[in-house]
Amino acid sequence: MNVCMAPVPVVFDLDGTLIDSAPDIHAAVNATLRAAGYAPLSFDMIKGFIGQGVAHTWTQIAHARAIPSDRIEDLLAGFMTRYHSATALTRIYPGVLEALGALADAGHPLGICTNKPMGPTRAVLDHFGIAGLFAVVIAADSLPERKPDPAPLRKAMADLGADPRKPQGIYVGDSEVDAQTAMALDVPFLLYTRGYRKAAVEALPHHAAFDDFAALPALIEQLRD
Ligand SMILES: O=C(O)COP(=O)(O)O
Ligand SMILES: [Mg+2]
Repeated sequence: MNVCMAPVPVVFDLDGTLIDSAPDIHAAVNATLRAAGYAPLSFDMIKGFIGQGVAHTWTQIAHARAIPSDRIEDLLAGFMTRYHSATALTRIYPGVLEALGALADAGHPLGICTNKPMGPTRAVLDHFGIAGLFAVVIAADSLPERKPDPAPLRKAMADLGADPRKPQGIYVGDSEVDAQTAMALDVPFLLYTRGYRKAAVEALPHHAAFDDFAALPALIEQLRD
C-alpha cells in the first residue's frame, strides 16, 4: 500500500457491502409475519427486497402476501422492534476489517451511506466494533431524501471534507441503487459483487468490480492516479 497517496473520502454502503445482514432481516421479517398470522417468505425473496429501505421492503412483502395497506404500518412497527438490534445472524464479509484498517492507516476519511435506518445501523457497527472507523454515518432517516437520490451521498462526502461543488470521493456498494446514486453525484463507483445485486455486473455502471476486499485498497489507489 502506497502510504504517500493523497487521502480521498471513501464512503461505503452497508447491507450487502460491508455486512451480510440478509439472514437477520429475513428472520425479523418472518417473525413479524408469523406473529400477524401470515406465512413466512423465502430467504431469496427477502434478499431481493433489500436495498431501497425498509418501507420499500415492506411494500414488496405486502404485495407478496396480499397484506392490506392499512395493516402495513403496524407490521412495519413490529418489524422495527425486532430489527433494531438484530445482529446475531449478521456477518462481516471476509477481508472487510483488514481493508478498512488499511484505508484508515493510509489516512482516507471513511464514511457510511446506507438506506438502512440509523438504529440498526448503529447497532450493527457497534456490534462489530467498527463504529469508530467511520467519521460520518448517513442512514435512511438522516435526510428527507434516500438513495438513489444523490443527497445522502453528497452529504456524506461533504462531511468527510469533499468540496460539495465538485464531489471528490469514492463510493463502494453492492447494488443497482448504489450505482445510480454514484452516477447521479458523478463520483467513481466500486462494485462489490457478492452482495444483493439483482442485475448482471455488466448492467451496472461502475469503475471497477471486486469480489474480495483484499483488492479494495489497490483499486482505490489506482483511482487516485
Ligand atoms: O436496508 C436496505 O434496504 C438497504 O441498505 P443498504 O443501503 O445498506 O444496502
Ligand atoms: Mg447494499
